[in-house]
Amino acid sequence: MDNNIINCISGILTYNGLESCIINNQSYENESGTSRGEGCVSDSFDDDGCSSCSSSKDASGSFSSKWLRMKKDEHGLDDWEFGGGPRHFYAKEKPCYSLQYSDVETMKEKFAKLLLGEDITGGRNGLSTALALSNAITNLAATVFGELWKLQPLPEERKTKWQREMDWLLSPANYMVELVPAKQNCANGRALEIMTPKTRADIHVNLPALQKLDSMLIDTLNSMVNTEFWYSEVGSRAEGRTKSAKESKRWWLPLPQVPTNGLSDSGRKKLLNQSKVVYQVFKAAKSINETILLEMPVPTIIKEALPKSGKANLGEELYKVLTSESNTAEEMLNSLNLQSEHCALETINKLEAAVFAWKDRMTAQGSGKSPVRTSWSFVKDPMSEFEKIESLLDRTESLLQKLKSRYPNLPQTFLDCTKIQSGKDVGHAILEAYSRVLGNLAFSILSRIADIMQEDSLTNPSSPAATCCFPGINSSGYVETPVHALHLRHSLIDQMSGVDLNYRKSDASHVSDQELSCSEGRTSSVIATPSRGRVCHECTLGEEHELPGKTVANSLVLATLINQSLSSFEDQDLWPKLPSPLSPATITSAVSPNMGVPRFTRPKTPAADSPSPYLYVANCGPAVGLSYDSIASVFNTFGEVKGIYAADESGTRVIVSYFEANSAQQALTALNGKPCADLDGRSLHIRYSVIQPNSEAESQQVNEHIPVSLMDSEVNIPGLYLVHDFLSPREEKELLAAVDERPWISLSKRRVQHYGYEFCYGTRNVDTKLHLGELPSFVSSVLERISSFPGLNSSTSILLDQLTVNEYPPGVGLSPHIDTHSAFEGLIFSLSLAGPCIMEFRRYLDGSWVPDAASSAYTKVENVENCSNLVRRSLYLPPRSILLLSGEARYAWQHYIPHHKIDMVNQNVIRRGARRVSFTFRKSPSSCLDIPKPTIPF
Ligand SMILES: O=C(O)CCC(=O)C(=O)O
Ligand SMILES: [Fe+2]
Repeated sequence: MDNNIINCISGILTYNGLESCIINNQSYENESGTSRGEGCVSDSFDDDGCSSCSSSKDASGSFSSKWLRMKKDEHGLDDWEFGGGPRHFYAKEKPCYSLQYSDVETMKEKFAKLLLGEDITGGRNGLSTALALSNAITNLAATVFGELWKLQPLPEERKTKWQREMDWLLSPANYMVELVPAKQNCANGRALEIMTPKTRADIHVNLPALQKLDSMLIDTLNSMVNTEFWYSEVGSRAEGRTKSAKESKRWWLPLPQVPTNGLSDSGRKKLLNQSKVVYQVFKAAKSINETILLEMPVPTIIKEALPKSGKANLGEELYKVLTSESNTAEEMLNSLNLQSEHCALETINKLEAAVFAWKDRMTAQGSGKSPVRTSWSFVKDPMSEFEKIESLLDRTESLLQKLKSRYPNLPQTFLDCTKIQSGKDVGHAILEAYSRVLGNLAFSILSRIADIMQEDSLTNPSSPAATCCFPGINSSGYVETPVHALHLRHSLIDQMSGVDLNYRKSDASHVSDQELSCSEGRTSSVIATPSRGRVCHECTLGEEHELPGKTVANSLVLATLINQSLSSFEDQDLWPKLPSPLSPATITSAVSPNMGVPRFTRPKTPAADSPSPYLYVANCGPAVGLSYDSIASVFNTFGEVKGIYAADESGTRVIVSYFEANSAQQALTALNGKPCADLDGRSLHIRYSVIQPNSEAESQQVNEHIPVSLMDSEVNIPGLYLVHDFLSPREEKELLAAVDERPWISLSKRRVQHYGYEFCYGTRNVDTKLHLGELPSFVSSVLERISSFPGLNSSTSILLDQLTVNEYPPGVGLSPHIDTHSAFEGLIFSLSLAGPCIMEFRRYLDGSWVPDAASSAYTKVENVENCSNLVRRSLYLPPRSILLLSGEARYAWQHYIPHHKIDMVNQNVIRRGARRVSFTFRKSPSSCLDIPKPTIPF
């Protein structure tokens, strides 16, 4: 019984939508007695033992029934307790078409079929409501717009069909609500907070927008009257230019014709203006579609079937392209050498699967469910692995973006197909299908405009369109047919059925749909349904390639149209409206010296995210084609932005700094992980950012443009000595093997081992009471060699009683510091093994180098750039070399290792090795003997 009620309510929601549509119409209301009665006795409802009539009268029924009653009562609105209840927010109160009795019959039939899930036997193979609605919208678009081979107003009848039936199909959205707390005044004068229904947010935001886009497209078609171009039914383009009409593969196409001298300037301008509007609609519809698809979950069965590793999803070749870091997205795309839209779609499928796998992994890591790695390894500590994935994600998304803009109207990707096929959310289904068909319709119109422009340029090679707007367009540009696109879809669905037997089972249930689409001959690009039922290659219309799918303008031609022709226009602020952008003064690029600009960094793990006014935004910046102005105007919609800074030199990451944390939070919630229409549809990856500790910030900052010395003499710092080849390669290998056998202590970015005395990073001191024992025997020969140097006596090595072994993964450095005076006296020796690094030194000219036992280990420096008396030096430390810091070098200069993966050494690019291991020998304060200063360099 309960199930019956539930089934019944879901049916009624839809049915009431229908009914209210009828009620809104005066002419229909006049005969409502009979017809509504007929509507109520729909067999399918009665079979469930629950008639829509009784439910709509049920006071405790759904919101829809309440709304229905409210609509019936002219004066009821003010008294209605749920003032913010569901409304016809999208439907025109009085539809601009009138309903005939036959319309009601059609409506009944459509809804019966819809509710039967297109299984007219009424058996168990019905589709979910969501998919049924999605298919119905797709089919309707196909019926109304067909292939849209001509730019001309839609016949009245088709226009009405579109408006009327879309109203029906959208009607369930009228009744979708979410409950939100709201204040209500009770009779006793007290205010109560109760949950009240409010239009579901995504519907509320997107549906009116889609309706606006819809009417813009219809208006554009309506405006195609008295045009300078016209169509001929035979292949005139072929005549005299390429092949004869008969020979032409496209001889059946209505071909655009333009006057002998081409279009007039005003005619061309008008067409370009129309294309500009349609392009905006295209972008907006696509963006809504992408946003909705992002909200839709990937079905579990697909999730499980996809390889868990990004690399496995990509395949070797694609992985290689993505990991060759020097490539831009454009170069990556070109190197893929894609021959067809089919290849492009396959590549997108792989990239999307990889993105899915990586994001899943990052989410799991963020929630602490599954660490990126289970066992620690030097190159892949959790942080560097995280960063690696993040950088791969950035690059993959850039490539995806490039691919999608080069092939703007590909069929759905594999993942999107699976989402639509298995989606249960009716709201998502409606929004996705509506935005998809509008996007496809806009694309078809753009294609037709491109056809005319092409004809114009062929007719009049000196036309501005030919010379500046459409270079490279020729009739050989027509290569792709929608039939191919349908094949692609088919093969995708086949792939999907490979992993989901349930889908295969439902094959039969699509037959009617397939028949419908074939019998109606709709193979147009407006059909972008993921339903296998839409695949028409089994139709009896002849050979697949000769199907009346005909041709659409090659995507490349269209991309040219969009990118070159339309780029000359300023983007109209059609959708959505934005507040005025920030003044340039608030925008700063950190690539240029940032005087006094705070340094921000990404938090170490997503789990460490805590709200702040600062956002770290990845996949965003000039290097991915987003200007600071456009970034500012988007972020400014969530609150006042204090500044926008480049997060690093990559040009693909920015820091957005708000005055208030609340604004940052809203921006993060609204923009993170979703394609942003106003930022070229890019998906931003946003985290809260933290102000970088000065020392770390400075170490990243001060590396630029300091010549790197190879010899200690060039560095010119008293007390600093560097000896190359202090060890042989064999000794180096043995030392590395020795430490690798011993346990490492993991710090956040590097690993360490301590011998002699433990060094405590918290206090930056050694615990002299905690003697770990003598230095290990594997360093005996090193100590011996140190003491044998001229100028040092044998006691030196004996007094060196503390050893710290540091292991740095690539890109990890060390913050500027002076080793704590009290902890380590005298000399510091640092041996470099395995990989090279740059060590930098800095000091203040006005400071004395004389050791000051009281000074702190870490000298804080504010505004390094402003400090004119700061001196910096840089020294290359090759593997097997040893560095001695003594005297001024030891006490007056901070030393640090920049966090670089690649260093420039005298115009040579030096890549840090897989790791650098350093052995730093010091003397602990437990020994009261001081080590004599060396008199000569050893
Ligand atoms: O890794 C190095 O070479 C330097 C290490 C260092 O400066 C230190 O541990 O204080
Ligand atoms: Fe140090």
